[in-house]
Amino acid sequence: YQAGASSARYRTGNRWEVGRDGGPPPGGVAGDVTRVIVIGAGFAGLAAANALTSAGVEVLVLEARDRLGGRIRTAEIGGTDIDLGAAWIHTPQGNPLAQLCERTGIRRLPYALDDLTAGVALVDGGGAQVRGSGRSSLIRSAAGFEGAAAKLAARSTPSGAPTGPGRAAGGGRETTLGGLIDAYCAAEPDTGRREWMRFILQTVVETELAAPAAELSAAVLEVPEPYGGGDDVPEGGYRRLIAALTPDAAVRTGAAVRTVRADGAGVTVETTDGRTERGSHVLVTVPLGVLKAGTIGFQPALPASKARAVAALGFGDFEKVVLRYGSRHWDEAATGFLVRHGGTPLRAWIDATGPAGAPTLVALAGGPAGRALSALAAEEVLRRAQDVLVTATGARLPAPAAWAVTGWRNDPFARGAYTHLTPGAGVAAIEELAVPLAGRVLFAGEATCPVRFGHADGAFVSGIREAKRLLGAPSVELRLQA
Ligand SMILES: Cc1cc2nc3c(=O)[nH]c(=O)nc-3n(C[C@H](O)[C@H](O)[C@H](O)COP(=O)(O)OP(=O)(O)OC[C@H]3O[C@@H](n4cnc5c(N)ncnc54)[C@H](O)[C@@H]3O)c2cc1C
Repeated sequence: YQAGASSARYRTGNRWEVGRDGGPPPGGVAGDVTRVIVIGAGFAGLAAANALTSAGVEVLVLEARDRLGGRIRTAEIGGTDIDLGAAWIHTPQGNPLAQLCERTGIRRLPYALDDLTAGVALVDGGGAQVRGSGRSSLIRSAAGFEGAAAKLAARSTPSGAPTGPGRAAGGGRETTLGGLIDAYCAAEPDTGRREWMRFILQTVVETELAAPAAELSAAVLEVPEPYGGGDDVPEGGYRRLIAALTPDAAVRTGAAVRTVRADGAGVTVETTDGRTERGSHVLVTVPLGVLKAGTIGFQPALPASKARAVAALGFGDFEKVVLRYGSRHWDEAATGFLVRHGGTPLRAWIDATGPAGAPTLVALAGGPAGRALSALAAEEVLRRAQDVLVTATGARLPAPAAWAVTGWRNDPFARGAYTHLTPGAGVAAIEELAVPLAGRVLFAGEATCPVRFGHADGAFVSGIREAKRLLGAPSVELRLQA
Protein backbone atom coordinates (compact mmCIF):
# COMPACT_ATOMS: atom_id res chain seq x y z
CA TYR A 1 0.00 0.00 0.00
CA GLN A 2 1.70 3.17 -1.15
CA ALA A 3 0.34 6.14 0.77
CA GLY A 4 0.23 9.71 -0.50
CA ALA A 5 3.41 10.97 -2.09
CA SER A 6 3.68 13.75 0.47
CA SER A 7 7.39 14.19 -0.12
CA ALA A 8 6.83 14.95 -3.82
CA ARG A 9 8.44 18.10 -5.14
CA TYR A 10 6.26 20.45 -7.13
CA ARG A 11 7.37 23.07 -9.62
CA THR A 12 7.12 26.67 -8.60
CA GLY A 13 3.96 28.09 -10.09
CA ASN A 14 2.81 24.51 -10.58
CA ARG A 15 -0.92 25.20 -10.41
CA TRP A 16 -2.42 24.93 -13.86
CA GLU A 17 -6.01 25.74 -14.61
CA VAL A 18 -7.53 23.49 -17.29
CA GLY A 19 -10.87 22.73 -18.83
CA ARG A 20 -12.48 26.19 -18.88
CA ASP A 21 -14.51 25.95 -22.08
CA GLY A 22 -17.24 28.48 -21.36
CA GLY A 23 -19.90 25.86 -20.69
CA PRO A 24 -21.33 24.93 -17.28
CA PRO A 25 -19.76 21.92 -15.54
CA PRO A 26 -21.37 18.60 -16.50
CA GLY A 27 -23.98 17.49 -13.96
CA GLY A 28 -25.47 14.24 -12.73
CA VAL A 29 -23.74 13.87 -9.35
CA ALA A 30 -25.71 12.77 -6.27
CA GLY A 31 -24.70 13.62 -2.68
CA ASP A 32 -21.64 15.35 -1.26
CA VAL A 33 -18.29 14.48 -2.78
CA THR A 34 -16.19 13.46 0.22
CA ARG A 35 -14.11 10.46 -0.88
CA VAL A 36 -13.58 9.43 -4.50
CA ILE A 37 -12.26 6.02 -5.47
CA VAL A 38 -10.56 6.17 -8.86
CA ILE A 39 -10.21 2.82 -10.64
CA GLY A 40 -7.20 2.84 -12.95
CA ALA A 41 -4.00 4.92 -12.96
CA GLY A 42 -3.77 5.68 -16.69
CA PHE A 43 -3.92 9.20 -18.11
CA ALA A 44 -7.64 9.59 -17.33
CA GLY A 45 -7.47 8.33 -13.75
CA LEU A 46 -4.33 10.29 -12.88
CA ALA A 47 -5.69 13.54 -14.38
CA ALA A 48 -8.93 13.21 -12.39
CA ALA A 49 -7.14 12.19 -9.19
CA ASN A 50 -4.73 15.11 -9.53
CA ALA A 51 -7.53 17.65 -10.05
CA LEU A 52 -9.65 16.29 -7.18
CA THR A 53 -6.71 16.14 -4.78
CA SER A 54 -5.66 19.67 -5.72
CA ALA A 55 -9.20 20.79 -4.82
CA GLY A 56 -8.89 19.18 -1.39
CA VAL A 57 -11.03 16.06 -2.02
CA GLU A 58 -9.83 12.77 -0.50
CA VAL A 59 -8.93 10.32 -3.28
CA LEU A 60 -7.88 6.66 -3.36
CA VAL A 61 -6.55 5.32 -6.68
CA LEU A 62 -6.83 1.54 -7.18
CA GLU A 63 -4.57 0.26 -9.95
CA ALA A 64 -4.44 -3.41 -10.96
CA ARG A 65 -0.90 -3.39 -12.34
CA ASP A 66 2.27 -2.81 -10.35
CA ARG A 67 2.99 0.38 -12.31
CA LEU A 68 1.23 3.63 -13.22
CA GLY A 69 0.47 4.83 -16.77
CA GLY A 70 -1.81 2.10 -18.20
CA ARG A 71 -1.51 2.19 -21.97
CA ILE A 72 1.39 4.63 -21.56
CA ARG A 73 4.48 2.55 -21.07
CA THR A 74 7.96 3.87 -21.78
CA ALA A 75 10.51 1.05 -21.50
CA GLU A 76 14.28 1.08 -21.60
CA ILE A 77 15.35 -1.16 -24.46
CA GLY A 78 19.09 -1.55 -24.79
CA GLY A 79 19.63 1.76 -23.00
CA THR A 80 17.08 3.64 -25.09
CA ASP A 81 13.68 4.92 -23.93
CA ILE A 82 10.96 3.57 -26.23
CA ASP A 83 7.19 3.99 -25.95
CA LEU A 84 5.47 0.60 -26.19
CA GLY A 85 2.02 2.20 -25.84
CA ALA A 86 1.20 5.76 -26.90
CA ALA A 87 4.19 7.45 -28.55
CA TRP A 88 2.85 10.45 -30.48
CA ILE A 89 1.11 13.65 -29.47
CA HIS A 90 -1.08 13.91 -32.56
CA THR A 91 -2.08 17.38 -33.83
CA PRO A 92 -0.20 19.23 -31.07
CA GLN A 93 -1.50 22.75 -31.82
CA GLY A 94 -4.09 23.48 -29.14
CA ASN A 95 -3.66 19.94 -27.76
CA PRO A 96 -3.68 19.94 -23.93
CA LEU A 97 -0.81 17.43 -23.86
CA ALA A 98 1.37 19.92 -25.72
CA GLN A 99 0.43 22.42 -23.00
CA LEU A 100 1.25 19.84 -20.35
CA CYS A 101 4.70 19.49 -21.95
CA GLU A 102 5.17 23.26 -21.88
CA ARG A 103 4.11 23.48 -18.23
CA THR A 104 6.58 20.79 -17.21
CA GLY A 105 9.51 21.72 -19.44
CA ILE A 106 9.28 18.54 -21.55
CA ARG A 107 10.51 19.21 -25.08
CA ARG A 108 8.45 17.99 -28.04
CA LEU A 109 10.26 16.57 -31.05
CA PRO A 110 8.48 16.83 -34.44
CA TYR A 111 7.92 13.32 -35.89
CA ALA A 112 5.09 13.66 -38.41
CA LEU A 113 3.31 10.51 -39.57
CA ASP A 114 2.70 12.08 -43.01
CA ASP A 115 6.46 12.53 -43.43
CA LEU A 116 7.05 8.93 -42.34
CA THR A 117 4.59 7.67 -44.96
CA ALA A 118 5.98 9.95 -47.67
CA GLY A 119 9.53 8.65 -47.17
CA VAL A 120 8.81 4.95 -46.82
CA ALA A 121 10.43 2.32 -49.06
CA LEU A 122 7.91 0.05 -50.85
CA VAL A 123 9.15 -3.54 -50.86
CA ASP A 124 7.53 -6.34 -52.84
CA GLY A 125 7.40 -10.08 -52.13
CA GLY A 126 10.83 -11.00 -53.47
CA GLY A 127 12.49 -7.96 -51.92
CA ALA A 128 12.25 -5.83 -55.08
CA GLN A 129 11.61 -2.16 -54.37
CA VAL A 130 9.25 0.13 -56.23
CA ARG A 131 11.57 3.06 -56.91
CA GLY A 132 11.70 6.52 -58.43
CA SER A 133 8.62 8.07 -60.00
CA GLY A 134 6.63 4.81 -59.61
CA ARG A 135 7.08 5.04 -55.85
CA SER A 136 6.36 8.74 -55.52
CA SER A 137 3.25 8.55 -57.70
CA LEU A 138 1.88 5.68 -55.55
CA ILE A 139 2.54 7.66 -52.37
CA ARG A 140 0.84 10.72 -53.92
CA SER A 141 -2.21 8.66 -54.92
CA ALA A 142 -2.46 7.16 -51.44
CA ALA A 143 -2.16 10.64 -49.89
CA GLY A 144 -5.12 11.76 -52.00
CA PHE A 145 -7.43 9.28 -50.26
CA GLU A 146 -8.08 11.43 -47.21
CA GLY A 147 -9.40 14.33 -49.28
CA ALA A 148 -11.45 12.04 -51.54
CA ALA A 149 -12.89 9.85 -48.77
CA ALA A 150 -15.43 12.33 -47.44
CA LYS A 151 -16.83 12.88 -50.96
CA LEU A 152 -16.96 9.14 -51.64
CA ALA A 153 -18.73 8.61 -48.32
CA ALA A 154 -21.30 11.31 -49.09
CA ARG A 155 -22.01 9.64 -52.44
CA SER A 156 -22.32 6.16 -50.99
CA THR A 157 -24.71 6.71 -48.03
CA PRO A 158 -27.36 6.04 -47.10
CA SER A 159 -28.55 3.94 -50.03
CA GLY A 160 -25.56 3.44 -52.28
CA ALA A 161 -22.99 1.94 -49.94
CA PRO A 162 -20.11 0.45 -51.88
CA THR A 163 -20.35 -3.29 -52.25
CA GLY A 164 -17.52 -5.70 -51.60
CA PRO A 165 -15.53 -6.68 -48.54
CA GLY A 166 -15.51 -3.18 -47.13
CA ARG A 167 -19.24 -2.91 -46.82
CA ALA A 168 -20.68 -3.05 -43.36
CA ALA A 169 -21.17 -6.63 -42.24
CA GLY A 170 -24.65 -7.91 -41.55
CA GLY A 171 -26.25 -6.15 -44.50
CA GLY A 172 -25.99 -2.80 -42.72
CA ARG A 173 -26.07 0.27 -44.89
CA GLU A 174 -23.30 2.09 -43.18
CA THR A 175 -20.12 2.60 -45.17
CA THR A 176 -16.78 1.41 -43.84
CA LEU A 177 -13.32 2.78 -44.52
CA GLY A 178 -12.58 -0.54 -46.27
CA GLY A 179 -15.48 0.17 -48.64
CA LEU A 180 -14.15 3.66 -49.35
CA ILE A 181 -10.64 2.32 -50.01
CA ASP A 182 -12.12 -0.15 -52.51
CA ALA A 183 -14.13 2.62 -54.18
CA TYR A 184 -11.11 4.93 -54.33
CA CYS A 185 -8.80 2.27 -55.77
CA ALA A 186 -11.40 1.12 -58.33
CA ALA A 187 -10.71 4.31 -60.30
CA GLU A 188 -7.10 3.18 -60.92
CA PRO A 189 -6.99 1.31 -64.28
CA ASP A 190 -3.58 -0.34 -63.81
CA THR A 191 -3.97 -3.58 -61.81
CA GLY A 192 -0.45 -3.52 -60.36
CA ARG A 193 -0.78 0.07 -59.18
CA ARG A 194 -4.30 -0.58 -57.88
CA GLU A 195 -3.12 -3.45 -55.67
CA TRP A 196 -0.24 -1.37 -54.31
CA MET A 197 -2.61 1.54 -53.53
CA ARG A 198 -5.00 -0.77 -51.75
CA PHE A 199 -2.15 -2.28 -49.73
CA ILE A 200 -0.72 1.11 -48.72
CA LEU A 201 -4.10 2.59 -47.75
CA GLN A 202 -5.25 -0.47 -45.87
CA THR A 203 -1.97 -0.66 -43.96
CA VAL A 204 -1.97 3.05 -43.06
CA VAL A 205 -5.64 3.08 -41.99
CA GLU A 206 -5.38 -0.15 -39.98
CA THR A 207 -2.17 1.00 -38.31
CA GLU A 208 -3.61 4.38 -37.29
CA LEU A 209 -7.06 3.17 -36.22
CA ALA A 210 -6.06 -0.27 -34.90
CA ALA A 211 -8.86 -2.24 -36.57
CA PRO A 212 -9.66 -4.03 -39.85
CA ALA A 213 -10.60 -1.39 -42.48
CA ALA A 214 -13.73 -3.41 -43.25
CA GLU A 215 -14.92 -2.96 -39.64
CA LEU A 216 -14.16 0.76 -39.31
CA SER A 217 -17.18 3.01 -39.70
CA ALA A 218 -16.70 5.87 -42.16
CA ALA A 219 -18.51 8.01 -39.56
CA VAL A 220 -15.02 8.63 -38.15
CA LEU A 221 -14.52 11.05 -41.06
CA GLU A 222 -17.23 13.29 -39.58
CA VAL A 223 -15.62 13.57 -36.14
CA PRO A 224 -14.39 17.19 -35.91
CA GLU A 225 -10.64 17.72 -35.50
CA PRO A 226 -10.24 20.06 -32.54
CA TYR A 227 -6.48 20.63 -32.81
CA GLY A 228 -3.95 21.30 -35.57
CA GLY A 229 -0.43 20.53 -36.79
CA GLY A 230 1.40 17.29 -37.56
CA ASP A 231 2.65 14.88 -34.88
CA ASP A 232 5.25 15.26 -32.10
CA VAL A 233 6.82 12.91 -29.58
CA PRO A 234 7.73 13.95 -26.02
CA GLU A 235 11.50 13.86 -25.52
CA GLY A 236 12.37 11.00 -23.15
CA GLY A 237 9.00 9.35 -23.77
CA TYR A 238 5.45 9.65 -22.55
CA ARG A 239 6.38 8.43 -19.07
CA ARG A 240 7.59 11.92 -18.23
CA LEU A 241 4.03 13.23 -18.67
CA ILE A 242 2.70 10.49 -16.39
CA ALA A 243 5.34 11.35 -13.79
CA ALA A 244 4.38 15.05 -13.97
CA LEU A 245 0.70 14.25 -13.49
CA THR A 246 1.08 11.77 -10.61
CA PRO A 247 -1.18 13.12 -7.86
CA ASP A 248 -0.44 13.72 -4.21
CA ALA A 249 -3.05 11.06 -3.38
CA ALA A 250 -3.15 7.56 -1.97
CA VAL A 251 -2.38 5.12 -4.79
CA ARG A 252 -2.62 1.35 -4.30
CA THR A 253 -1.02 -0.74 -7.03
CA GLY A 254 -1.63 -4.49 -7.50
CA ALA A 255 -5.28 -3.76 -6.66
CA ALA A 256 -7.56 -5.30 -9.32
CA VAL A 257 -11.18 -4.30 -8.81
CA ARG A 258 -13.81 -6.99 -9.25
CA THR A 259 -17.01 -5.37 -7.94
CA VAL A 260 -18.46 -1.86 -7.91
CA ARG A 261 -21.62 -1.45 -5.80
CA ALA A 262 -23.63 1.76 -5.54
CA ASP A 263 -26.30 2.46 -2.95
CA GLY A 264 -28.20 5.52 -1.81
CA ALA A 265 -25.38 6.73 0.42
CA GLY A 266 -22.25 5.98 -1.59
CA VAL A 267 -20.19 3.22 -3.21
CA THR A 268 -18.35 0.09 -2.16
CA VAL A 269 -15.50 -1.18 -4.29
CA GLU A 270 -14.06 -4.67 -3.84
CA THR A 271 -10.69 -5.86 -5.09
CA THR A 272 -9.81 -9.45 -6.03
CA ASP A 273 -7.97 -9.92 -2.71
CA GLY A 274 -11.32 -9.43 -0.93
CA ARG A 275 -10.58 -5.96 0.47
CA THR A 276 -13.34 -3.38 0.26
CA GLU A 277 -13.21 0.39 0.16
CA ARG A 278 -16.05 2.78 0.80
CA GLY A 279 -16.38 6.11 -0.96
CA SER A 280 -18.95 8.76 -1.76
CA HIS A 281 -18.29 8.23 -5.50
CA VAL A 282 -16.25 6.02 -7.81
CA LEU A 283 -14.65 6.94 -11.12
CA VAL A 284 -14.18 3.95 -13.44
CA THR A 285 -11.38 4.53 -16.00
CA VAL A 286 -10.58 0.96 -17.09
CA PRO A 287 -10.18 0.33 -20.85
CA LEU A 288 -13.22 -0.53 -22.98
CA GLY A 289 -11.64 -3.98 -23.47
CA VAL A 290 -11.92 -4.61 -19.72
CA LEU A 291 -15.57 -3.48 -19.67
CA LYS A 292 -16.25 -5.79 -22.64
CA ALA A 293 -14.67 -8.74 -20.82
CA GLY A 294 -17.10 -8.23 -17.92
CA THR A 295 -14.45 -8.92 -15.26
CA ILE A 296 -15.81 -6.06 -13.14
CA GLY A 297 -19.29 -6.68 -11.77
CA PHE A 298 -21.57 -3.65 -11.39
CA GLN A 299 -24.41 -3.56 -8.87
CA PRO A 300 -26.89 -2.46 -9.97
CA ALA A 301 -26.02 -3.84 -13.41
CA LEU A 302 -25.06 -1.45 -16.23
CA PRO A 303 -28.26 -0.18 -17.88
CA ALA A 304 -29.10 -1.70 -21.27
CA SER A 305 -28.11 1.46 -23.19
CA LYS A 306 -24.60 1.43 -21.71
CA ALA A 307 -24.21 -2.34 -22.07
CA ARG A 308 -25.15 -1.99 -25.75
CA ALA A 309 -22.55 0.75 -26.26
CA VAL A 310 -19.86 -1.40 -24.56
CA ALA A 311 -20.71 -4.34 -26.83
CA ALA A 312 -21.07 -2.43 -30.11
CA LEU A 313 -18.04 -0.11 -30.01
CA GLY A 314 -14.82 -1.63 -31.29
CA PHE A 315 -11.68 -2.14 -29.21
CA GLY A 316 -8.95 -3.01 -31.67
CA ASP A 317 -5.41 -4.30 -31.91
CA PHE A 318 -2.10 -2.53 -32.10
CA GLU A 319 1.15 -4.26 -31.22
CA LYS A 320 4.73 -3.07 -31.62
CA VAL A 321 7.98 -4.91 -32.22
CA VAL A 322 11.07 -2.92 -31.26
CA LEU A 323 14.51 -3.98 -32.50
CA ARG A 324 17.55 -2.14 -31.31
CA TYR A 325 20.78 -2.75 -33.30
CA GLY A 326 24.42 -1.90 -32.75
CA SER A 327 24.53 0.02 -36.03
CA ARG A 328 22.28 0.88 -38.97
CA HIS A 329 22.51 -1.92 -41.54
CA TRP A 330 19.79 -0.54 -43.76
CA ASP A 331 19.27 2.24 -46.28
CA GLU A 332 19.20 5.42 -44.22
CA ALA A 333 17.41 7.42 -46.89
CA ALA A 334 14.06 5.71 -46.19
CA THR A 335 11.91 6.62 -43.18
CA GLY A 336 10.85 2.96 -42.97
CA PHE A 337 9.49 0.06 -45.03
CA LEU A 338 6.11 -1.11 -46.21
CA VAL A 339 6.58 -4.79 -46.97
CA ARG A 340 4.10 -6.62 -49.21
CA HIS A 341 5.50 -10.03 -48.58
CA GLY A 342 3.62 -13.29 -48.10
CA GLY A 343 0.80 -11.65 -46.13
CA THR A 344 3.14 -10.96 -43.22
CA PRO A 345 1.67 -9.04 -40.28
CA LEU A 346 5.10 -7.38 -39.98
CA ARG A 347 4.41 -5.11 -42.93
CA ALA A 348 4.79 -1.56 -41.54
CA TRP A 349 8.20 -0.53 -40.21
CA ILE A 350 9.56 2.82 -39.12
CA ASP A 351 13.19 3.72 -38.63
CA ALA A 352 12.99 5.24 -35.14
CA THR A 353 16.72 5.94 -34.88
CA GLY A 354 16.09 9.71 -34.75
CA PRO A 355 13.76 9.92 -31.74
CA ALA A 356 15.35 6.89 -30.04
CA GLY A 357 18.89 8.23 -30.39
CA ALA A 358 20.20 4.74 -31.34
CA PRO A 359 19.76 2.41 -34.37
CA THR A 360 16.17 1.20 -33.91
CA LEU A 361 13.50 -0.29 -36.15
CA VAL A 362 9.90 -0.51 -34.93
CA ALA A 363 7.14 -2.60 -36.53
CA LEU A 364 3.67 -1.09 -36.08
CA ALA A 365 1.06 -3.84 -36.38
CA GLY A 366 -2.48 -2.45 -36.34
CA GLY A 367 -5.81 -4.22 -36.81
CA PRO A 368 -5.59 -7.75 -38.27
CA ALA A 369 -1.76 -7.56 -38.28
CA GLY A 370 -1.74 -6.83 -34.54
CA ARG A 371 -4.26 -9.58 -33.86
CA ALA A 372 -2.09 -12.07 -35.79
CA LEU A 373 1.01 -11.13 -33.80
CA SER A 374 -0.79 -11.47 -30.48
CA ALA A 375 -1.38 -15.16 -31.27
CA LEU A 376 2.38 -15.85 -31.52
CA ALA A 377 5.07 -16.32 -28.88
CA ALA A 378 7.44 -13.35 -28.64
CA GLU A 379 10.45 -15.41 -29.85
CA GLU A 380 8.47 -16.46 -32.95
CA VAL A 381 7.60 -12.81 -33.65
CA LEU A 382 11.29 -11.93 -33.34
CA ARG A 383 12.31 -14.72 -35.76
CA ARG A 384 9.71 -13.61 -38.32
CA ALA A 385 10.68 -9.97 -37.90
CA GLN A 386 14.31 -10.77 -38.70
CA ASP A 387 13.21 -12.76 -41.81
CA VAL A 388 11.04 -9.91 -43.06
CA LEU A 389 13.81 -7.38 -42.49
CA VAL A 390 16.30 -9.44 -44.48
CA THR A 391 13.81 -9.20 -47.38
CA ALA A 392 13.09 -5.52 -46.79
CA THR A 393 16.64 -4.27 -46.35
CA GLY A 394 18.44 -6.73 -48.57
CA ALA A 395 21.04 -6.84 -45.78
CA ARG A 396 22.28 -9.64 -43.58
CA LEU A 397 21.06 -8.26 -40.30
CA PRO A 398 22.81 -9.36 -37.14
CA ALA A 399 20.67 -10.35 -34.16
CA PRO A 400 19.39 -7.23 -32.41
CA ALA A 401 21.23 -6.06 -29.32
CA ALA A 402 17.89 -5.70 -27.53
CA TRP A 403 14.24 -6.19 -28.48
CA ALA A 404 10.69 -6.06 -27.22
CA VAL A 405 7.33 -7.38 -28.42
CA THR A 406 4.16 -5.93 -26.91
CA GLY A 407 1.13 -7.96 -25.81
CA TRP A 408 -1.70 -5.47 -25.29
CA ARG A 409 -4.39 -7.89 -26.50
CA ASN A 410 -3.37 -10.61 -24.04
CA ASP A 411 -2.97 -8.20 -21.12
CA PRO A 412 -5.96 -8.69 -18.75
CA PHE A 413 -5.87 -4.98 -17.84
CA ALA A 414 -6.01 -3.73 -21.46
CA ARG A 415 -7.46 -6.54 -23.64
CA GLY A 416 -6.64 -4.63 -26.81
CA ALA A 417 -5.31 -1.26 -27.91
CA TYR A 418 -7.96 1.46 -28.26
CA THR A 419 -11.53 2.32 -29.22
CA HIS A 420 -12.95 2.73 -32.74
CA LEU A 421 -16.37 3.41 -34.27
CA THR A 422 -18.05 0.45 -35.95
CA PRO A 423 -21.02 0.28 -38.33
CA GLY A 424 -23.15 -0.49 -35.24
CA ALA A 425 -21.79 2.19 -32.91
CA GLY A 426 -21.06 5.85 -33.61
CA VAL A 427 -20.19 8.85 -31.47
CA ALA A 428 -23.52 8.53 -29.61
CA ALA A 429 -22.23 5.24 -28.14
CA ILE A 430 -19.09 7.02 -26.88
CA GLU A 431 -21.30 9.68 -25.26
CA GLU A 432 -23.39 6.93 -23.67
CA LEU A 433 -20.28 5.42 -22.07
CA ALA A 434 -19.63 8.73 -20.29
CA VAL A 435 -23.06 8.94 -18.60
CA PRO A 436 -22.86 8.53 -14.77
CA LEU A 437 -24.89 5.82 -13.00
CA ALA A 438 -27.09 6.69 -10.04
CA GLY A 439 -25.11 9.89 -9.54
CA ARG A 440 -22.39 7.79 -7.83
CA VAL A 441 -20.56 5.75 -10.49
CA LEU A 442 -18.76 7.92 -13.05
CA PHE A 443 -16.79 6.96 -16.16
CA ALA A 444 -13.68 8.35 -17.84
CA GLY A 445 -11.02 7.02 -20.23
CA GLU A 446 -10.30 7.44 -23.94
CA ALA A 447 -13.41 5.39 -24.84
CA THR A 448 -15.61 8.09 -23.26
CA CYS A 449 -14.19 11.09 -25.16
CA PRO A 450 -16.43 11.86 -28.18
CA VAL A 451 -13.89 13.85 -30.19
CA ARG A 452 -10.62 12.17 -29.22
CA PHE A 453 -11.37 8.51 -28.42
CA GLY A 454 -8.32 6.38 -29.13
CA HIS A 455 -5.97 9.20 -28.10
CA ALA A 456 -3.92 9.85 -24.97
CA ASP A 457 -5.16 13.46 -24.94
CA GLY A 458 -8.74 12.14 -25.09
CA ALA A 459 -8.08 10.15 -21.92
CA PHE A 460 -6.63 13.25 -20.23
CA VAL A 461 -9.59 15.45 -21.24
CA SER A 462 -12.07 12.82 -20.02
CA GLY A 463 -10.43 12.75 -16.59
CA ILE A 464 -10.63 16.55 -16.37
CA ARG A 465 -14.30 16.39 -17.46
CA GLU A 466 -15.19 14.01 -14.61
CA ALA A 467 -13.24 16.05 -12.05
CA LYS A 468 -15.25 19.09 -13.16
CA ARG A 469 -18.44 17.07 -12.78
CA LEU A 470 -17.54 15.96 -9.25
CA LEU A 471 -16.40 19.43 -8.17
CA GLY A 472 -19.28 21.22 -9.92
CA ALA A 473 -16.66 23.62 -11.22
CA PRO A 474 -16.20 25.16 -14.70
CA SER A 475 -12.47 24.36 -14.59
CA VAL A 476 -9.98 22.54 -12.36
CA GLU A 477 -6.42 23.04 -11.20
CA LEU A 478 -3.62 20.52 -11.53
CA ARG A 479 -0.47 20.33 -9.42
CA LEU A 480 2.37 19.13 -11.60
CA GLN A 481 5.41 17.33 -10.21
CA ALA A 482 8.89 18.61 -10.86
C1 LIG B 1 0.19 0.32 -28.83
C2 LIG B 1 -0.55 1.61 -28.58
C3 LIG B 1 -0.16 2.75 -29.24
C4 LIG B 1 -0.82 3.97 -29.02
N1 LIG B 1 -0.36 5.10 -29.64
C5 LIG B 1 -0.91 6.28 -29.34
C6 LIG B 1 -0.31 7.48 -29.80
O1 LIG B 1 0.73 7.46 -30.47
N2 LIG B 1 -0.91 8.67 -29.48
C7 LIG B 1 -2.04 8.72 -28.72
O2 LIG B 1 -2.55 9.83 -28.46
N3 LIG B 1 -2.61 7.59 -28.22
C8 LIG B 1 -2.06 6.39 -28.50
N4 LIG B 1 -2.57 5.24 -27.95
C9 LIG B 1 -3.79 5.35 -27.11
C10 LIG B 1 -3.46 5.82 -25.69
O3 LIG B 1 -2.39 5.07 -25.17
C11 LIG B 1 -4.69 5.63 -24.81
O4 LIG B 1 -5.79 6.29 -25.41
C12 LIG B 1 -4.54 6.20 -23.40
O5 LIG B 1 -3.28 5.93 -22.84
C13 LIG B 1 -5.66 5.59 -22.55
O6 LIG B 1 -5.66 6.12 -21.23
P1 LIG B 1 -6.82 5.70 -20.25
O7 LIG B 1 -6.54 6.36 -18.96
O8 LIG B 1 -8.12 5.91 -20.90
O9 LIG B 1 -6.68 4.10 -20.11
P2 LIG B 1 -5.46 3.23 -19.56
O10 LIG B 1 -4.18 3.93 -19.80
O11 LIG B 1 -5.62 1.88 -20.13
O12 LIG B 1 -5.71 3.23 -17.98
C14 LIG B 1 -6.64 2.37 -17.38
C15 LIG B 1 -6.00 1.75 -16.15
O13 LIG B 1 -6.95 0.86 -15.55
C16 LIG B 1 -6.24 -0.24 -15.02
N5 LIG B 1 -7.17 -1.35 -14.82
C17 LIG B 1 -7.71 -2.19 -15.73
N6 LIG B 1 -8.54 -3.06 -15.14
C18 LIG B 1 -8.51 -2.79 -13.81
C19 LIG B 1 -9.17 -3.35 -12.67
N7 LIG B 1 -10.00 -4.39 -12.77
N8 LIG B 1 -8.91 -2.82 -11.45
C20 LIG B 1 -8.05 -1.76 -11.29
N9 LIG B 1 -7.41 -1.20 -12.35
C21 LIG B 1 -7.64 -1.70 -13.59
C22 LIG B 1 -5.18 -0.51 -16.06
O14 LIG B 1 -4.12 -1.27 -15.54
C23 LIG B 1 -4.76 0.90 -16.46
O15 LIG B 1 -3.67 1.37 -15.72
C24 LIG B 1 -1.92 4.02 -28.14
C25 LIG B 1 -2.33 2.86 -27.47
C26 LIG B 1 -1.66 1.66 -27.69
C27 LIG B 1 -2.10 0.42 -26.96
